[in-house]
Amino acid sequence: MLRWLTAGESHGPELIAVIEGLPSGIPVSLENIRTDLARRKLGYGRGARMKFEQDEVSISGGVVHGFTLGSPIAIRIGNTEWPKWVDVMSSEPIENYVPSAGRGAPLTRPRPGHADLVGMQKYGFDEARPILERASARETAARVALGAVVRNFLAELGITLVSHTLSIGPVRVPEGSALPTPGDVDRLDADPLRCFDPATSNRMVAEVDEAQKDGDTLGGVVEVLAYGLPPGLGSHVHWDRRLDSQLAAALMGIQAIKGVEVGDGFLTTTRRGSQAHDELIAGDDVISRLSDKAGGTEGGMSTGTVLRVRAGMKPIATIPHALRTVDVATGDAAAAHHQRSDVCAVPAAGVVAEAMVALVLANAVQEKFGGDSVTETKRNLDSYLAAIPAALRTGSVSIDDPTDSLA
Ligand SMILES: Cc1cc2nc3c(=O)[nH]c(=O)nc-3n(C[C@H](O)[C@H](O)[C@H](O)COP(=O)(O)O)c2cc1C
Ligand SMILES: C=C(O[C@@H]1CC(C(=O)O)=C[C@@H](OP(=O)(O)O)[C@H]1O)C(=O)O
Repeated sequence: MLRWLTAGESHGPELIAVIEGLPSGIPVSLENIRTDLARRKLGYGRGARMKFEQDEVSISGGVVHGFTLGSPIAIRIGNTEWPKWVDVMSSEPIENYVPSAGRGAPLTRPRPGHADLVGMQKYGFDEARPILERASARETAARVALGAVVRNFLAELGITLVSHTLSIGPVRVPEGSALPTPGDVDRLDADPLRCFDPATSNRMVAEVDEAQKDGDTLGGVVEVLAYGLPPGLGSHVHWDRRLDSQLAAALMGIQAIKGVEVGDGFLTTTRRGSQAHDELIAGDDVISRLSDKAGGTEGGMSTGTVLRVRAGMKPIATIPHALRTVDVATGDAAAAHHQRSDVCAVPAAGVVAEAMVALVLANAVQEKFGGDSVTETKRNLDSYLAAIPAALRTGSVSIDDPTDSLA
């Protein structure tokens, strides 16, 4: 089983990520991690902070000369803006600490749509700073760093991932559009909204511009695809062992994600049963599926076809055209606190979603195949696949029209 944790506040000195349970022999480099962290900062509509704040990555344990040892891996992501925040965020008791520039006014105007107010009630604070610092999606940098490591593990087993943006606000990729493959990552990352359809991407850019002009924000939907999975990750035998339930929990665990679909998701509910499922046909040597509406899972297990999951992100809650709130220091009506914010962070959420899906898949792989070295994991995977009786083997996916699912 993989265990992983992140720690650190948005304006703290650093984020820390630790993962335990990966085998030895996974190639890992700072370059891999930096590449994914840079991808998370891309995207049209992100705020100024993405430009001036730099991630300073180092590996504190678990990797030597470019390969994992099998021991816990610890990654540190230093924040270059820290010197400006020491007065506000120092861990020193206040009596030991003399601020040089002042600690700033308390944030007593909680922002609707954020953890601010309920966090103050629950954790016993009279201002929002101690809540918003950890609720902030800055923390997703730590998850993406872990994602970079587990993706290398999955790649060793032939499993690769890609994500793309399906919609921004009301602008949506048309039905029937082609799905990207992992070979399209560079093209996707070069697109302003990580959208695979250039015409739709142009309309998305215009939508973001409009929202920004109006002092407003946008959400959207991202899709993650995982290629090369073996059949049988996850299990039908218990709710929490279902691969789809683990994927849904992981994606819902990203800040601002409010809905998850597996395969055709809610669209499936509008179809008759005869049109809703992936029929099986006998091929030359193997069984093939005629479509991939289920999105790569049946009965809570990977089918061996392309895994396809979506996450819907609500619009950014810190809105320049500030929402109404109450100043909890006075009880008076007020405008919510706003300093700056992203107009749209959907492309970044796609990169975070890739990391979360990779973490779930790596955990499922380790549960099924185990192994203390990558070589052992590979051997176990190969012998499992070889042991599937000829009559039960499924071939490479034979999807009639994979995109008829893009509702
Ligand atoms: C990559 C990413 C970037 C985000 N950037 C912002 C932002 O700049 N401003 C903001 O108000 N919310 C931003 N959010 C969303 C908030 O963190 C989120 O809305 C907040 O935690 C409350 O959502 P929740 O109720 O789902 O936790 C971002 C989320 C993600 C995934
Ligand atoms: C720093 C990141 O995202 C931040 C997530 C975030 C939020 O409220 O979630 C709000 C913004 O920060 P600030 O309020 O300081 O401008 C984003 O920039 C990041 O993703 O690295």
